[in-house]
Amino acid sequence: MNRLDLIIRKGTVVLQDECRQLDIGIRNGKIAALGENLVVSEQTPVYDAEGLTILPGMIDAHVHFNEPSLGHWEGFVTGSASLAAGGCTTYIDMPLNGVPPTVRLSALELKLDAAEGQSHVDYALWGGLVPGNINELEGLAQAGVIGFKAFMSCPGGEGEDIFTEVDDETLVNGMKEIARLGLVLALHAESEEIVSKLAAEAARAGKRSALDFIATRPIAAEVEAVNRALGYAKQTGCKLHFVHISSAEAVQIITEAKVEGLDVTVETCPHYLALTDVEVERLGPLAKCAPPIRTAEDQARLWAELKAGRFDIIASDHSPSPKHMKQGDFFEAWGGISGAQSSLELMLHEGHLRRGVPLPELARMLALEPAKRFGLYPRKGEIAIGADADLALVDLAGSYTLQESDLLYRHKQSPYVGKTFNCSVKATFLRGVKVYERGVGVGASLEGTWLRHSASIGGGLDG
Ligand SMILES: NC(=O)NC(NC(N)=O)C(=O)[O-]
Ligand SMILES: [Zn+2]
Ligand SMILES: [Zn+2]
Repeated sequence: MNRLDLIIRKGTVVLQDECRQLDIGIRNGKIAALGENLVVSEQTPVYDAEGLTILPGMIDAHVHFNEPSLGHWEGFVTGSASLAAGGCTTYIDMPLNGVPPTVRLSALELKLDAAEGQSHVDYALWGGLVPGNINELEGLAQAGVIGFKAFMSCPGGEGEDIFTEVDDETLVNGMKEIARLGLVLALHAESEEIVSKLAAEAARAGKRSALDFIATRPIAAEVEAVNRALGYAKQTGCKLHFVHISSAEAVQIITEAKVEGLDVTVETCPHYLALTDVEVERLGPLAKCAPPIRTAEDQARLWAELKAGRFDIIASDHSPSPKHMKQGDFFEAWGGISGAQSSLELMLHEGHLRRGVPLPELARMLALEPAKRFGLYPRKGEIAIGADADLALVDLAGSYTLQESDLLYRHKQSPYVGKTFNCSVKATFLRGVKVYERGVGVGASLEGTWLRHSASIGGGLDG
């Protein structure tokens, strides 16, 4: 056998359909061998993973790292460090909350400059669709964004050059153009009409609590937006990806559209599966996000959809801010949850250990489907010969209670501080290099590279 650079020995490897105790042989950053008792020369370094479970590194398709300009909210170095510590090896950065937003080529260049040499793990980038930028989309696609994101409700944020929601005309025309480019449109689906009306009513009535906020963004607002977008997708042939879906109702509508043949995928986030409105009341603005976290019954129905295999992708929607913006009046506070470091552990704890979701099924939503949907497959997304050796080594008996000091975010806040996880990420490998080890921390080198989507038309990944 050819020389190997590293063998990861005797871990329980999560494959597409089963888990098996295997050795993983790595050469030049790729998985070169998978087998029982791989034979190696005495010089080959060995990492003993006996007792550990090895998943493909998570691909977090939804993070907001806020650079350029708002690196004091979160940045590539700190955000990617938290991901490495959470078993994530690739992320896709959203086009908003940095200034300027990634809605034109010059902004993409600033984003790329901010990211270069600053990431612990690999990354790809979203472009944005906003009113007035349809003629920018082709340039962004050719430059290598993996798709476009649009908001159907107001994204929030203050300042001149910020991301804004689409009107229906922009949405339809944008979909036509994105269909032509062969990319996916990711949608934040909440009806602005419904939520702004309810928010104005709440304000008039002096309603300011967490539960009041949740009531201004009902499931009906999500359902209306999803239905409308699906109608436009039918009309334009645009591929859609619904981000952070919070209700079983919306999942059911999207599932029907899939059955009808629409090219549509659906994502949810760990916070909708791990938290309820009761906890939002207790945690306050720390747990504020849109769409909001809902009732225990809504959450149970979301789990039922997940167990039925109806979600394609699980992503963090890590959207942090400085601490002072996550305090005080619930309606005024920043909407967005800081949770990226805990995504994989939350899904293992809440999904696998507590609810029996099989590990290959979790790996499908956390790595395989995002890789396939956004042009990263087969280089990324599964543990297979020829793929990048991107691996999350987890201890499914490694119970610990999350402390603020464990967090690697720029701002050490998370709604999960104090939560006991019955599992923990022990080590993370990016292209065969250990970028995180529990108890040691993240490595000093910043080896994450940009995964440039190669040409719009036809798809696929460069390099
Ligand atoms: N401006 C934001 O980052 N918004 C995000 N905020 C949430 N989800 O509360 C999002 O993705 O909608
Ligand atoms: Zn959103
Ligand atoms: Zn988001």
